Amino acid sequence: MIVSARAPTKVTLFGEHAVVYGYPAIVLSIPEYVVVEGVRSDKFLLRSGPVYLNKLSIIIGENAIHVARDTESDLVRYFSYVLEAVRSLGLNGLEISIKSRLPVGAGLGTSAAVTVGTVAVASKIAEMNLTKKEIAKIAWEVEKKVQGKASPMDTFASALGGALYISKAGSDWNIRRLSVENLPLVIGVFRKRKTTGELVKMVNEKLKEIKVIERVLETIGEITNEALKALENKDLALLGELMNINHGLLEALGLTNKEVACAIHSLKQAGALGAKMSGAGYGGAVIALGDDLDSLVSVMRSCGAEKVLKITSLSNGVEY
Ligand SMILES: Nc1ncnc2c1ncn2[C@@H]1O[C@H](COP(=O)(O)OP(=O)(O)OP(=O)(O)O)[C@@H](O)[C@H]1O
Ligand SMILES: C[C@@](O)(CCO)CC(=O)[O-]
Repeated sequence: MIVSARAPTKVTLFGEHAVVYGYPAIVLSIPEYVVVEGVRSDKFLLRSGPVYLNKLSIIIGENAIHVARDTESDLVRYFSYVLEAVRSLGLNGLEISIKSRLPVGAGLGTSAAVTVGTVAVASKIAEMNLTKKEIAKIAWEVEKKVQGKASPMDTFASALGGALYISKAGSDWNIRRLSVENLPLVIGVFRKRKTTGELVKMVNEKLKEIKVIERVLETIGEITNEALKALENKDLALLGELMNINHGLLEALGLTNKEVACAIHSLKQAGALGAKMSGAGYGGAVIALGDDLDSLVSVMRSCGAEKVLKITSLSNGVEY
């Protein structure tokens, strides 16, 4: 019997990177899904495609695989979220298939969605009957193992759905559901040039070397808390301003590239109330808030976005 799960992706409205160090973040789970299917088996078989691994120069299409060089270890690294998720549930075998329409490393928490979907499917096959929260916790452990450092933001957003305010008190993380309606957002997906693991490591190195970085992360946390009030008061103008400021600090951390910087500039010129990168950066997702969504969509396209989404509703989390 085939067991399947649909795990949603996400955008970070405020607080990426700072959340890794315990500062708060606001995340929206979006109805753009990764589909995972699994069948009980005594051996391990993984199918994923079509998928384009630009960094490894591998194209896995429906009918052919093109490999530019010997990349076995790179492939294992690529599938490490899936492999670690299956391993963490203690299964000896599984036939698993991952279907995603998103460009690899879309900056939309695809790695978290792949992990949450795999945990949901594998746990059902192992007859574990897990809640969404339990799936989120296991998936977060997997992300920490694979990436070295990870906040619970992406995995909880994918598992639980909706709009979430993630904060830390002492050693405990709190995940609070927010009521967010009619937030007019456009998402542009640009080619991501580095993995989340690499970018989290880069910020961590800067934090160790440059004293003021701690203040930058702390300020991002303060912006997130102001944004929470703006969201509650439905003050979109203030929310947009705060997105712009948050983006400025992410730029200061060295997390943007030419395409993203160009998109942010053009979106503001086209009348966006606010625009920022979303996710780990260096390409990936850009989000813009505004009234005239169609003009923001064309700006994203003209700046080279591979995919553009208008967000009119949020997802309800993993379906399994
Ligand atoms: N179809 C897939 N099958 C297996 N693994 C995948 C698939 N799509 C993505 N992944 C895994 O997710 C990784 C990309 O995730 P990465 O953390 O770099 O970006 P992201 O999660 O989209 O971005 P962000 O963390 O910025 O939100 C890939 O390197 C791979 O390990
Ligand atoms: C960069 C980061 O803050 C978000 C990646 O989507 C990493 C994390 O929260 O684990």
